Amino acid sequence: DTGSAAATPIDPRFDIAYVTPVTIGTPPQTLQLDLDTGSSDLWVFSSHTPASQVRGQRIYAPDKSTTSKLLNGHTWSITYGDGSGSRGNVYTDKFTIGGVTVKSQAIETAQQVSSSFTTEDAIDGLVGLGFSTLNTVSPNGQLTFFDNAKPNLDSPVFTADLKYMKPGTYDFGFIDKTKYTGEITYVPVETDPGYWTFTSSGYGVGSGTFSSSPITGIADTGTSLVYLPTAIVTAYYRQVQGATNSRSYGGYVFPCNSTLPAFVFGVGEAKFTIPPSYMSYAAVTDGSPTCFGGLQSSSGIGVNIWGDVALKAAFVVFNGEEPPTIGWANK
Ligand SMILES: N[C@H]1[C@H](O)[C@@H](Sc2ccccc2)[C@@H]2OC[C@H]1O2
Repeated sequence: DTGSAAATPIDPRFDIAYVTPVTIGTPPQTLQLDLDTGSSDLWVFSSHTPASQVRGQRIYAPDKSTTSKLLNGHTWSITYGDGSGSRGNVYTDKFTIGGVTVKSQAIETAQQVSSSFTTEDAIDGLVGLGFSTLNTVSPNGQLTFFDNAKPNLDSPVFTADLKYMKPGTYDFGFIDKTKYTGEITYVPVETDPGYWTFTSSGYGVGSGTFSSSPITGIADTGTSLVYLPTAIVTAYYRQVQGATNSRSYGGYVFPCNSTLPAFVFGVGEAKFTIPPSYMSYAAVTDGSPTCFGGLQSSSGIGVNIWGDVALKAAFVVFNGEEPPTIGWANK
């Protein structure tokens, strides 16, 4: 098998998240899900989600699918890094992304979602693409779509080609040579506790010198920004006129008309440049002259996160061979 599906920004103003069309059940029910390498539960808004918590999202109704089966006595409950969360029960059903089908995928139906999911009407749920060890279903943990699909994929990989303020693609089972330039640099992945954890070889601010220093972090398609150690973040914003670390806005902000340097990060011998446009993430509120930075400190999180602001500057291969590796290429 091989397949491709679009990754479309959910907001035309800034890349807060990307959604991908999927079909569930028989006849197929189409939902727009957020493919998330930073978690490992596949959960959806459903006919079990209280109406008060549903605001425009599409839902999966297992009772309308002839191939759905309740996974008796199984429940799930997840809390994300940003404090959002959801919980519910579990079915299995036919699940397809971009033409790649898993006949019996664990579909976690939400019986409760937190407010940030209710208010995000463009996201109908998540597809966890982290390692299955992170799956929260109890008493028996379930496999991710990628782990279920892997044996039937031409190659045990998926790739992310996310783009700045326009649709990109997720490919499954193959590496599309037309999507990148030069060579793909592969580095080892630490699979404990279950994220795509890798070590970057260093960073540089604008045209400044490159600092070769290991930066271990996770590649997370479900996180909008890049979160790195404070020393790196302060070195970056020192080069931005009027930048301050705002307690009220919860991070580094600066005048939207400030000149921003690019941010360079290394993977092995390769270098990736996040252009200034990606580093100015969004106005703090619509029309404000104050902008929020695409690079923020990881000091409050406990892990460094290479989120969409970094991922969209590259073509990224999530290689599920044993042992797993992650590949980065320019594009
Ligand atoms: N891996 C990420 C995950 O996909 C999102 S869940 C999410 C929450 C609200 C809106 C959209 C998505 C959350 O932020 C960072 C980390 O947890």
